[in-house]
Amino acid sequence: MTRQSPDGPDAAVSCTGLVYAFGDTRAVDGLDLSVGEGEVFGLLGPNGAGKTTAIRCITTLLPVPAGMVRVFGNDAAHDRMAVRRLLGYVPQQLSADAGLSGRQNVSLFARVYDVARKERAERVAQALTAVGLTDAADRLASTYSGGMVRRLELAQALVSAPRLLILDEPTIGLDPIARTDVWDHINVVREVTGMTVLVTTHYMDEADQYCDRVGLMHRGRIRALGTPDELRAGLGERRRAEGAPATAPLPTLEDVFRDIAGSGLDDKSGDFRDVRSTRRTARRVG
Ligand SMILES: Nc1ncnc2c1ncn2[C@@H]1O[C@H](COP(=O)(O)OP(=O)(O)OP(=O)(O)O)[C@@H](O)[C@H]1O
Repeated sequence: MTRQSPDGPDAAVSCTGLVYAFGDTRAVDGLDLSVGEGEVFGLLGPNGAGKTTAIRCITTLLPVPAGMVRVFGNDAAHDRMAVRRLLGYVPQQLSADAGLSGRQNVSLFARVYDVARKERAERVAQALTAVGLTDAADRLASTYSGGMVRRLELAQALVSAPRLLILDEPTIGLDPIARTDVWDHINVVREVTGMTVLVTTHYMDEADQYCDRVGLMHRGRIRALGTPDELRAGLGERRRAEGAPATAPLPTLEDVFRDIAGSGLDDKSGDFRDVRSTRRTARRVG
């Protein structure tokens, strides 16, 4: 499909000078970000970089104390309901109820999103089919595997047919097959609907494979932006200019990440595939 210019007035997401502080901690510190319609945009960064806080401002779950956030032109500070109607959000925290079946969970979200009553059953069934959960739809979510829970949460977010899908670490703690499975389902829906996807992930290989562009966030701001190829090539050129041999292997996205975040990887909670994430996921699906 044709993608809009990310910087155009019709950008799916546009943040300008966004600042959000928790007391003295400026979690987001002058964030400029633009996501074009139809893009899959990956927001990467070490623990504590400000990704979740930025996303919560974009989803209107946090206010916008300074700067501007627009979603398809709607101001997140002043037109929260218009913004909410346009997006589906899969947060880091568990959003499915283990005591309900898959279908009941998605139905609940259909009601919350105000899907018309007469369309509800069909839309719920479509969302469950889109994530491959039709056969398991009437089982309790407590019997689902971690990957199935994530796909259920995806169905919950898709039931309102959002133009923008926001996913905060959608594959964290999943095994490689379940991770691929989640992405395959996202991509199928995307191809059919043309929806825009904004995703945070700590997995560089996923960013490389599935994101059209990535923004590397560190200490509240975007420090590098581009396609994964552009970012790798940029670091490679710089290293050659600094004397690296022409035969040196092309840097990986992880190299780019380390180049930007530097010691920031270590000063809060260790490496970006750190144990904290794994523990959090264990809690999510346990
Ligand atoms: N509710 C809160 N109260 C106080 N400080 C907070 C709160 N939420 C986040 N912070 C702080 O804001 C900063 C940014 O946190 P945020 O969760 O946005 O980062 P992140 O990039 O999403 O990290 P992670 O990859 O671990 O999810 C961190 O220093 C964090 O400790």
